Amino acid sequence: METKFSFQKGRMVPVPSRAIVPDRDLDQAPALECIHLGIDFGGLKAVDDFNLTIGRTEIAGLIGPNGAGKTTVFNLLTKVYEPTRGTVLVNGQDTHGKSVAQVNRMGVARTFQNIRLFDTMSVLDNVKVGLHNSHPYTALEGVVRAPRFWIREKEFDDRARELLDIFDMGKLAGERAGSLPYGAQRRLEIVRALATDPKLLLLDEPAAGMNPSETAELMENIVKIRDTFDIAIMLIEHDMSLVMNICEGICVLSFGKVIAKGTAEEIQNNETVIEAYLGRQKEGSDGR
Ligand SMILES: Nc1ncnc2c1ncn2[C@@H]1O[C@H](COP(=O)(O)OP(=O)(O)OP(=O)(O)O)[C@@H](O)[C@H]1O
Repeated sequence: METKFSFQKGRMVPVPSRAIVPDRDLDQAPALECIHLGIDFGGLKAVDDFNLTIGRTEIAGLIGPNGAGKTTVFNLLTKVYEPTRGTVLVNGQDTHGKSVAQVNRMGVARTFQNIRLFDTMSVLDNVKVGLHNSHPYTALEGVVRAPRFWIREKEFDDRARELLDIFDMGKLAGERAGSLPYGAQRRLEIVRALATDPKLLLLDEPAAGMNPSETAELMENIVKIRDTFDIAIMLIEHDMSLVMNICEGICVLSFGKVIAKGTAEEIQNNETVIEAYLGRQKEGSDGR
């Protein structure tokens, strides 16, 4: 089925580092800057000399064949892995030495290739986990359950319902997360990530397992998230209709190295990319 979704992308313009960002983001520090980032696993340079700049409200794509290093980049940005070399700046701030939780509080949130919800908890409580991450209680508040604790619990409840409503999921608040259909679980993961109040949202294969109409709805939701929260979004995706439709800047990885960066049009016409990735995609169904 053809997706009918389309939206107006920003004009991509160069910044002093020669990266390109949407022109509307020029007056703000980029959401993300990776400078000569790399990680080795034994003798394998899983990611090497990775340079990327993402504008404050850009929707960016990270694509490449299986094993190219895409998820490893997300693991580096979220401090699951400590880089072997290079620098990551989030909103202009160096993430060197920060923990997973600290980088989350600096504004980086993610979803995973394989859904990682708390299956036995309610939909509402899954979202509240995200809120608690970004607004932790002091040990004393948690233990004595002071009045402030209950006031904040009520605030978290209200905020979690507000966030669920954005995706029309308010009515599912009391359901067990594990009982939701697949597409709704994927949406819930995104809502939970949004609850941590990110400035940069990383989505790892958000359309995996979705049919074309679910993918079209997801595209609208990604654009809606960007517009509602005014944040940057970077996604890893094998579904090229999604990437080419909504990503403003696209970065292509192959064997851990960036082989091309540019707009959808530039990437689709790039000979190296066609040879390393897109050409193979045309032959197969989804490039795997
Ligand atoms: N913890 C690790 N230890 C050793 N090697 C690893 C580790 N994590 C990733 N790798 C290797 O790094 C390379 C890149 O893997 P990565 O999962 O980042 O690729 P990918 O582009 O996300 O692939 P896919 O599209 O299949 O998800 C692979 O060769 C992988 O085996």
